[in-house]
Amino acid sequence: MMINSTEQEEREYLEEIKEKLQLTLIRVDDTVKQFSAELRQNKQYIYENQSGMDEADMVAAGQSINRMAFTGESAVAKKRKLYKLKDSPYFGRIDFIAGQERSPIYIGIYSFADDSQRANLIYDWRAPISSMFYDFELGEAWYKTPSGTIQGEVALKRQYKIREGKMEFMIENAVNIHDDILQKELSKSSDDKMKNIVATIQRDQNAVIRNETAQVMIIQGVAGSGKTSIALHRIAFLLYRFRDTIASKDILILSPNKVFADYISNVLPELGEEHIPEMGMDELATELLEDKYRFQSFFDQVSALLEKHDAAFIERIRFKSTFEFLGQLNRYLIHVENNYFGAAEQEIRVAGIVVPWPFIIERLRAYHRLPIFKRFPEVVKDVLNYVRSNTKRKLTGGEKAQIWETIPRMFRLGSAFDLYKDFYKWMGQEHMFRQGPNGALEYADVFPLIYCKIRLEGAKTYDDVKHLLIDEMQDYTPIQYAVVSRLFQCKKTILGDVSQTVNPYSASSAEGIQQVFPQGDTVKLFRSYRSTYEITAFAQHISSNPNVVPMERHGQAPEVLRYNTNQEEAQAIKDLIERFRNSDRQSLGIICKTLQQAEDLYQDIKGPGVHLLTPDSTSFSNGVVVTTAHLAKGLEFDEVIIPFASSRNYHTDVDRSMLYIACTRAMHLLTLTYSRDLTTFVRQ
Ligand SMILES: Nc1ncnc2c1ncn2[C@@H]1O[C@H](COP(=O)(O)OP(=O)(O)OP(=O)(O)O)[C@@H](O)[C@H]1O
Repeated sequence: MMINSTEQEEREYLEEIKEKLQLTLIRVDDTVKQFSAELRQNKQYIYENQSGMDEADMVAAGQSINRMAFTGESAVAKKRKLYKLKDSPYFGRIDFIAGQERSPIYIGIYSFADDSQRANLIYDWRAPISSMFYDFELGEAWYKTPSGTIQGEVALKRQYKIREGKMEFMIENAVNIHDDILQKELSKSSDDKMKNIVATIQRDQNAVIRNETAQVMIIQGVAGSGKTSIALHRIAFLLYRFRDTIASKDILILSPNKVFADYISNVLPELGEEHIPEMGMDELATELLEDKYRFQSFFDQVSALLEKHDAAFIERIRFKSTFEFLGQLNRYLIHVENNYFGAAEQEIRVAGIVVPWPFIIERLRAYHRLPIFKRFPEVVKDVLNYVRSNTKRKLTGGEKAQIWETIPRMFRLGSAFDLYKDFYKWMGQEHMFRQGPNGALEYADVFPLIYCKIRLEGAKTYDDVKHLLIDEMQDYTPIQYAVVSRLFQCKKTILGDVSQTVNPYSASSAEGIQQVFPQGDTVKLFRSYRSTYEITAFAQHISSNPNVVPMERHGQAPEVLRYNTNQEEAQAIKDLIERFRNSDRQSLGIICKTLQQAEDLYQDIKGPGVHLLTPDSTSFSNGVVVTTAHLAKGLEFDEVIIPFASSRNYHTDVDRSMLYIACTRAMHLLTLTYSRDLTTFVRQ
């Protein structure tokens, strides 16, 4: 039997559900009030009776308060979810027939059950049964549960747009989710944070989100294909599916910068999950090097490349970004193992006996699984035993100290830094290692040095992290992945787009990353959702990828505007900002090549509602944002202006990458301005 078949019935049903939500809300509200009253009373009681309580009483009282606060907190969280549901209880419905029974499955952002009837009224989009909403049209269908596959038939499929408790529209049996509703969703203007996409997740995206088995999932997706969205929904899914073993705090996002972290910070809370810890690669490096070395940041490296074409600098970066380099370093470390112990092959004379060299080297080799420096204490212990059993007496403090000192000295190098420098000597490539004027390391040396340090001293591992998410994977080199794979043994989701590298001299492709994680599953996404057909086509001329499938969403063709002088151009940009202000678009990104250009332009055009985004910014705001392509990575704007698109400004490979990234940030409108000659990367 089919319930709620007509639109009228659906509308009435919506009212019914809202009422039930309201009732539950009142109940939860009472609980919250009751808890806070009890909590207050309890605290008061402790306060008043402190002197009469012994330690055990205090502990017990404290625990009971904690328990209550915890229950109170979860009631507050529940309330928050109920409010959200009241606003928009569900977005989809399928009727599933299994055997004789036909069940309507309403799907929403969270689940909601009617306690009195013990029935699930709304299913969480992550529930096993909800997967059919994304995976099937009408007809035969199935879903997997932990206890097996359930077969049946989807007899009805509906989508709803419910906002502020009102049904705006309802669509029946849409052939495919990406039709009408998706088009509507995509044509909306963006606000300042990334949004959830649960109502319109596409089939290929759903497969990635719900993959439970991959140890390492590598997602290569073209600009705007929803990689970041998918990765966040995947996290939400894993938190739901494995809620007994993984909590939000067990996940780590390695993100390119704070602004990006802020930009995506909304999605998981919107999906009812807590905020996820995040960290930048540079931060990780500082932590691993224990703050002992100064180094250039990734941003500085890219800025240096944009400012000046320095062939030797580029060669050093290129050299250190290959698999060959990682291979060389590994070969060098084997060489070190074989040749750097006991240069003089000396025996130890102590306590009247001789500890022979073959014994010592055999012990050193026996611990080859340990980092080099960690082997020494083990070997010392073995030598102490050897001496003891040969002298049959206790050793004096001086004798012991002699052994403790001698063993580490048998290794030729004293620190990771020495080791790393010696590597270049060993290769006969000493010119490939350069330090900055104040001794700062180049960015390209940071992770190789960390790798040496790990092999020499070991490193703390991040065992408390149970899932690692790495965004912008193309910006990390094989050696960075080698370090990451040693530190994080957990499951990983790694995503990016090789065409969007900010440093073409050190970009990694999915295939390259797969080499570091042979157990990884690679998924490729080609459909681009962000930009209009016209913008995607325009960006394709700058950096072509024949596999991109643009959305059939049309808009104005990008404009390329020429001016005679810089002054004219600056004035034109001001006019364009004015045009934006008079439009209904919410966000405008003015994306420059370098930070200097962004800062200078900002001085020219600054005013209320105009923000400058720098590497030090920590939050992303709506309105007009002036920034660089590097910092705009991962973000999107309704409208984008790219100033100074001249041939003087954009001519190297790095410039081309920047221009591509900048163009692909635009959702609805793109304008390039230049004075004198247009860059050859743009075809008019
Ligand atoms: N299934 C979908 N339904 C609705 N919107 C979607 C869907 N998939 C992606 N989008 C939208 O497309 C835009 C791009 O998504 P996202 O930023 O996740 O892509 P990306 O691949 O990480 O992009 P880039 O690499 O270019 O930064 C976002 O506005 C997102 O909301």
